[in-house]
Amino acid sequence: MSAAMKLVVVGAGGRMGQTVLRLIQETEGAVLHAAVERPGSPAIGKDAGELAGLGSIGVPVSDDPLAAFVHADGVIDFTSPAASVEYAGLAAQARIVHVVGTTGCTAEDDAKIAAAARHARIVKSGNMSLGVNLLSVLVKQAAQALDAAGWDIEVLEMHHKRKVDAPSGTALLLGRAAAEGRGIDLATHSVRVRDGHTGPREDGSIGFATLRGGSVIGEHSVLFAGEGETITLSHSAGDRSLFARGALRAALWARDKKPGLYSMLDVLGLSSSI
Ligand SMILES: NC(=O)C1=CN([C@@H]2O[C@H](COP(=O)(O)OP(=O)(O)OC[C@H]3O[C@@H](n4cnc5c(N)ncnc54)[C@H](OP(=O)(O)O)[C@@H]3O)[C@@H](O)[C@H]2O)C=CC1
Ligand SMILES: O=C(O)C1=N[C@H](C(=O)O)C[C@H](O)C1
Repeated sequence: MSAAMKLVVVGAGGRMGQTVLRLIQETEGAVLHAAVERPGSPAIGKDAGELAGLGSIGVPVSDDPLAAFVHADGVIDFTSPAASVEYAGLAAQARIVHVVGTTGCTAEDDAKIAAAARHARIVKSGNMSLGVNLLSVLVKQAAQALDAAGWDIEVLEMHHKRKVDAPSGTALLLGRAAAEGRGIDLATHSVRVRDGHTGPREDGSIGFATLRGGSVIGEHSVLFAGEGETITLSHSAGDRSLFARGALRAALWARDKKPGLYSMLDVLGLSSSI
């Protein structure tokens, strides 16, 4: 049996970072190696267990990712696009696994992360849950089956008021699945904002609507609106631990894989269904 996978949690003080810290303690085959926050964070020097409400576990939060990565097997990263790009480069140097849950990355960020995947095993997804990834398979199938002239696709999401990017990574993932089902490019067919005299809806476009408020963890619906009937495919997240569980599953899965850029569909064995 192989030794437990030594994991670094970056963004350890964040909502997801703390959730991952808690989940690692109950995950067989994984052990917390280090916890990292941005330089200047008030979390630096605090015990990671205390930060996550677990009591002391003897791992102080550090601002030195290089030192943290050097003897680690993997990194779990729910931070910011700039931080994730930096961590992908460091994971490549250290030849380790990098699980990226961060959303809001630009095409340029994604290209840098893809370049780092020449040496690191990177799993990146806008949503680490089994439910959303299965939903994306269903969305692709529905989009394939329903004619663009008769069925309009709209992606609706709601999140807590502290979320900083829109549309959510999940909404974009679901939009991409719909676009793949239709055999079109999402970038040239998406309508991300509507305001004022918009004119009628263009056939074949994929619309996005974003709601923010309160403590909502993550609500996503893909609506297929036809003449006189609407089909709605939805996912509701009740707890952040479902994302953390998916991220840990991804790290353990990637451990014996070749360097490359993988998705949660690969991890969950759903990539052939999409
Ligand atoms: N793929 C998925 O399944 C999910 C993805 N997400 C995504 O994960 C990201 C984080 O979400 P959430 O936890 O809610 O956000 P938070 O703001 O609560 O957490 C982010 C943490 O990262 C820290 N951070 C920022 N820069 C660095 C750095 N350079 N090094 C180390 N830590 C850093 C922040 O510190 P500070 O606050 O001090 O700046 C903060 O503690 C978002 O992009 C979100 O959309 C969230 C849930 C699920
Ligand atoms: O910021 C969040 O909270 C979440 N972000 C991800 C996203 O952008 O889709 C995943 C999840 O919905 C929670």
